[in-house]
Amino acid sequence: MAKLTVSDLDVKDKKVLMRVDFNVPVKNGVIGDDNRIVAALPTIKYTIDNGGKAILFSHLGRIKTEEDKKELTLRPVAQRLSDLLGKPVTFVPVTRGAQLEDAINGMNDGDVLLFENTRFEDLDGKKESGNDPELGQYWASLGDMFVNDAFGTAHRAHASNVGVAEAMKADGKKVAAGFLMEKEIKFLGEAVDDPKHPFVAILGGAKVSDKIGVIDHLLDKADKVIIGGGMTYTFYAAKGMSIGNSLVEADKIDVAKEILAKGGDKIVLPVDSVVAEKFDNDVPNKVVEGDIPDGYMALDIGPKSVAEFKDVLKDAKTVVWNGPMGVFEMSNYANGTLEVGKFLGTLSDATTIVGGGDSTAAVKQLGVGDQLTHISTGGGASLEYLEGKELPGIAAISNK
Ligand SMILES: Nc1ncnc2c1ncn2[C@@H]1O[C@H](COP(=O)(O)OP(=O)(O)OP(=O)(O)O)[C@@H](O)[C@H]1O
Ligand SMILES: O=C(O)[C@H](O)COP(=O)(O)O
Ligand SMILES: [Mg+2]
Repeated sequence: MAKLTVSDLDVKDKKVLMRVDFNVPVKNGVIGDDNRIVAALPTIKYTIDNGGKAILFSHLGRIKTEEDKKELTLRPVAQRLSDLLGKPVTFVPVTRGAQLEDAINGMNDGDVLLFENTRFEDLDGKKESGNDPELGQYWASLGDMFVNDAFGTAHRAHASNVGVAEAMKADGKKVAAGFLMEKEIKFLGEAVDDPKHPFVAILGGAKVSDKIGVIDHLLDKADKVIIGGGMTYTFYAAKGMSIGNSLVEADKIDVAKEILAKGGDKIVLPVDSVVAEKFDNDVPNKVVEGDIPDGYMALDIGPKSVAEFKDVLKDAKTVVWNGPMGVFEMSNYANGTLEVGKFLGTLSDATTIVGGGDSTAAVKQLGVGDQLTHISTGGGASLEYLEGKELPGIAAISNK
């Protein structure tokens, strides 16, 4: 990669500022899924093993009121990080000021410090998420170099990623990517820039309007685009088929028509669906082919679609997947997602990449995560990357 990376830096005795994406699900102080913390370990370990002082920071959730600060403190994340590293992590419960500066000045080589949720600064006029220059400058003043390993945040231009980077560079200090950033860019970059063919993209889930732009972009790159999950029925509507009470985004039907016209037989739609009268696991369900009958909603792809998707996927050399094939959270509608996930796991010759919050949770919950090549830590970030957009967090890193 053309970007400077942490392995190009001499971190010994240095204060290494490190932006990570520790935006993990936390409820009542309990962390739901620590994938993003685990994914950041290689860069942290590299830094401390080479005698650097690791000064970490991240946002967590979205801070709109003073009250949000209670639930969205990074304190439990510091504890989990300490457990994972097997060494103490100093947690500093503020985002600026003497307490933070003293803690940093007291660090020894190889120490790890995490300071409080950068979005606490949003209560004071969106300073963090609005990339307030004074804030970026202040954080930059705390270190000798800056490593950005927060791929999941790369689509945001925050003071803590873009602002710090710009201020460091203006001071002649180095700005590098961490190993996670490097890995994400490698896997996603190869998938969009130079994919091994056949290249198959699978787009499912529920966010039709967010993701329809990705489908359009992927049509230029992929040999096949499989559409599943809740995404399907806007396309059914575009084809003039009945959709019953299935998920649909009426204002995207025209876009779906254009995509169908552009994509032709590149686009693979489900031929059957599991339908029920209610959005409920405990009501009777049945498989229907084609049109969804009145009074029913489609909640999973059916067995013929699974067989057809497997047939399309069997020779693939690159597969990118975002969005579950059905309402996998309910056991009666998890089969499509499970079957597609399991099948991807058997493609030993292919690069298989899954991104997205629910998609990642689905493959883990279904126990197929380990068989895939890469589980991206990026939700919005990986999609915007796949859309071909330049992400501000990446753009701000120095070139080699
Ligand atoms: N047929 C369907 N009808 C309604 N909802 C569906 C259907 N199929 C899948 N879903 C829902 O889609 C949701 C996931 O879609 P989503 O677009 O959020 O994917 P994601 O992987 O989380 O990506 P992102 O990180 O961008 O949110 C799940 O909660 C799932 O229940
Ligand atoms: O989870 C994410 O996609 C990133 O951490 C960015 O969070 P945000 O959507 O709240 O900006
Ligand atoms: Mg989601």
